[in-house]
Amino acid sequence: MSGPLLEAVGVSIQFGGLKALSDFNLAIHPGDLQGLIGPNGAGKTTAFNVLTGVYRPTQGEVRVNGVRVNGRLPHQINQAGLARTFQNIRLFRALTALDNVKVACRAQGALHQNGQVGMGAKLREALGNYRDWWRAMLLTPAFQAEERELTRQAEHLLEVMGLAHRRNEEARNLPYGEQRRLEIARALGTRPRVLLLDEPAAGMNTREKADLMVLIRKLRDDFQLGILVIEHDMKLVMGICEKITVLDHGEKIAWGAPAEVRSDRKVIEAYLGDSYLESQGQSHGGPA
Ligand SMILES: Nc1ncnc2c1ncn2[C@@H]1O[C@H](COP(=O)(O)OP(=O)(O)OP(=O)(O)O)[C@@H](O)[C@H]1O
Repeated sequence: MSGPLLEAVGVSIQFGGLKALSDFNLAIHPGDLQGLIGPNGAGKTTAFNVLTGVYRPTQGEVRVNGVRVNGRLPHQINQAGLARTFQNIRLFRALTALDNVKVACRAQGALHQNGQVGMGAKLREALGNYRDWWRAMLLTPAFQAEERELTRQAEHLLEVMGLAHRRNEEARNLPYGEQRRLEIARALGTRPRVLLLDEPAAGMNTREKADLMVLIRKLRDDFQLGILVIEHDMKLVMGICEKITVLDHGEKIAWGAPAEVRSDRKVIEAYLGDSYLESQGQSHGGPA
């Protein structure tokens, strides 16, 4: 039985007087599809930022494949197997869809070759960059073969994400829903074992959301990923996630299967509200 791919143990982070995340615990195993929900300002994106090395936790430990990664830089944590998308899309807007994904495939290849941690890493990286620059300038057969392989990988990911027809279009010209899918393709280009999706359905229409639900499950199955999704669309998150963590004011107020979470009184009061229950044809069962 393998351990978690990603783990947060007693993680807290404070900004001045504000505790944005308190004693946060999480474990993502291969094949997990989990959700992270809560009202605005609950600490969801902060949790992603701590997990991916954007913020260093004030307390606690983040582990990737059992290895403590507190203090590592985002690209080092990415190399360890964690990739993410952002609430506000962060594509290379002037690059084509293909090049957006190729950049990620190339970065990961280079990171694997060069190594990033330990003695001499910087020197190896510099030498590697110098060698790659000359190979690119001289268009050596090795460089051309590598280019073909990167293109093949990126084309495959575009196809998986239903974007093959956008191959040569600049990212900024894609419709919003496709930009979101392109961000996922780019994240996959770094060959992660865990994928963190920050509001992947934001701005999508009903049809696109339904397609995205199918796609996220397929990614989990085909790439054997662990996936953690932040999402405000309850139909999506309750529809695909097997387990859901609910945050409020930086604290975990509930964790469990969708059915448990949506009937939890604390979750209804802090987040879902009576209107959600009414839309589900239920009424608030709590005390008056
Ligand atoms: N760098 C920072 N400096 C100061 N405060 C921050 C910082 N990042 C987040 N916060 C604060 O931490 C709290 C949690 O913010 P966070 O963005 O994680 O919430 P969220 O649950 O993702 O909300 P939303 O659903 O609106 O995206 C908020 O009060 C926010 O203002």
